[in-house]
Amino acid sequence: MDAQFLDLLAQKYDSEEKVVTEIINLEAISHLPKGTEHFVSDLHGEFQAFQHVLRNGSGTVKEKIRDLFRETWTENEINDFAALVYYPEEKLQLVKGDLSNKQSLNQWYRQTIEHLIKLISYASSKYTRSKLRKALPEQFVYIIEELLYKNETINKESYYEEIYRQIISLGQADKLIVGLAYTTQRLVVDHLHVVGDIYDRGPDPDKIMDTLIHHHSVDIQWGNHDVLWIGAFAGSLVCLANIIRICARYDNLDIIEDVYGINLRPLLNLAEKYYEDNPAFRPKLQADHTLSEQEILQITKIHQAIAMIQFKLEIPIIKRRPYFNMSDRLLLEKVDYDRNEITLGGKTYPLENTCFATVNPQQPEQLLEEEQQVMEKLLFSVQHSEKLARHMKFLMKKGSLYLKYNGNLLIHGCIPLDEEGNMEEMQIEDKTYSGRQLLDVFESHLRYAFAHPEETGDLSTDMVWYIWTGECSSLFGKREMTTFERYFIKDKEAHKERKNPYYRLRENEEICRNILLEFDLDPDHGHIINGHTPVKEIRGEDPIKANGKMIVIDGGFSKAYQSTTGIAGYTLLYNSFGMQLVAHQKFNSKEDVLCNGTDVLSVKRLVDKELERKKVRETNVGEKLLRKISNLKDLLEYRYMH
Ligand SMILES: O=P(O)(O)OC[C@H]1O[C@](O)(COP(=O)(O)O)[C@@H](O)[C@@H]1O
Ligand SMILES: [Mn+2]
Repeated sequence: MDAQFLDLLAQKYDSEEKVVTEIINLEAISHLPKGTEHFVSDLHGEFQAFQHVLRNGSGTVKEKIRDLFRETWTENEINDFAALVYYPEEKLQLVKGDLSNKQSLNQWYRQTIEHLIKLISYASSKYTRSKLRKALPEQFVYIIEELLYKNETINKESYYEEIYRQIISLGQADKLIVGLAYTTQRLVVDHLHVVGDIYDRGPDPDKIMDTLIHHHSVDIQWGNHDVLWIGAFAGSLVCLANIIRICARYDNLDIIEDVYGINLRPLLNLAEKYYEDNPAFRPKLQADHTLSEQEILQITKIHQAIAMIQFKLEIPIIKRRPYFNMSDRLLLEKVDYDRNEITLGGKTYPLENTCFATVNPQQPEQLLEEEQQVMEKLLFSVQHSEKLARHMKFLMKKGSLYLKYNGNLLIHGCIPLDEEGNMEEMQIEDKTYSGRQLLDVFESHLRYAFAHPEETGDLSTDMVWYIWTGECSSLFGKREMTTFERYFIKDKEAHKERKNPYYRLRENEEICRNILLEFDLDPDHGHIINGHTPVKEIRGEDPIKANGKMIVIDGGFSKAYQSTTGIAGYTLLYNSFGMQLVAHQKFNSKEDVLCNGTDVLSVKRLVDKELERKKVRETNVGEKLLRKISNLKDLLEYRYMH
């Protein structure tokens, strides 16, 4: 070990006792059972449903309550207490409404605090005291620790009773209960993985981002929709056109205007000038959002204006990057403007609901001066939105294209494969890449583009768009995105998006083992954890594939997909005993949980069972601990043992 490094380490551990204490501490921690990992994906702006899954730890909170109180409580009492742990502020209000008499309220406080302390003590049994302390509400640490580590041998009954009495009479019960509830939520899940697609379709991706920013331990594997937002912020005009188009299509322009403060006025002016009503561009209305005819018309016009800008902007990129292999997608060039039809793959289709008022058939890629200006203003506004900057920086800091974690491979979309199951090759400039190397190249371009928002037409910025929609992208996983066809061609045949062979081949264990090997993971123990494609349980599709090597957890938080999946999302739990897949039923509302105790039923399926309880030392975190222990042992020898 390098003497200089050890000297530096000795500054922190400046006595033999300190070194020894730390070694003992770390060794002990490394023998504790591993913490619970929680995997979610495809949140698509559904903040309420996400909150619920997060707060109930995919059923873990209720499981712990059951373990403790099943003998003495009814199902109703269990549900009631669970609702308090999930939504303490709201539940407190309800309870206070029910218990108007002060004495019964105080009695309820007294019991509830005791129950919560019991629950915390149980939920933290696999953590060190120091870790638990960090999870406690700061202002009450001392009191809670007194109650937690109650010394049963000495008769301190009146001492503990006095603590309860004082908390209540000093008006601190509500605050303490809220704090304890959040501590419980935090303890049941040690680490959260978001396997992509926070943005688009649903109404509140920004609130999800804020929740993640405040989460104690999280990582993100970018989804194709997240990358689209990163691309817009990084200066890609075509990504920017896409995010606005999708927001218009799903009646979510509030996110752009009100949440991120981006001025849509110039775009609206342009839209009013060139576009009329058009059935193909009317927004899909959000359930609880009522719009006037006038507003619907405005959105319909904006939707057309931005879609046409998008189609134009795609052309020069496809032309300057021949290795993107997207010449099939030069759609505005393929349109026969006189006959109003298009020929694709040898077949001619009539076009309907067209809105080509700003297109010059001789030069369809050309933006009108006004369109150009609108895009410049939008980009300026996007890149100067303080809130968007905060959210995008967080996505970059905690995110990556894929992640190797505790032996598993986490990836939103796919590992591009050819028909035979080999890693699919892509040429970029004059080099060819595949497999892990290709993903690493994608990621380095994305990071470069983000670090250089002033460069807008460079390869890295174009590459971010490619990751959204290109045939070899590990996030898109399809051969083409038929947005144009879905707007303008009636024949559904033209709407088909062919999937990468990966989606067929991932049923095969050998293929999955090969992929794990490609990422230097142990195929006997690792799994691939995927989001992106809704599992159609309704049609008998199984989310657990390839003899358990492949787990697909997109069950559709997104309301738009619930009718095809038949459920409202999967999540995955990985604790020291193994992995469990949880299927969630449709989440109605927080109010429903609070008043009726209905909780999204969680059907668990065992994916894997550890033969022996897995310990911290066998995890990513454990690896770091063991390295630190080894350094400290070197220090001990070098400095203190003579
Ligand atoms: O119907 P919409 O919302 O326009 O979305 C359809 C598009 O979304 C995609 O499915 C990609 O989004 P997902 O990652 O959510 O699947 C494209 O393949 C498809 O063209
Ligand atoms: Mn996706």
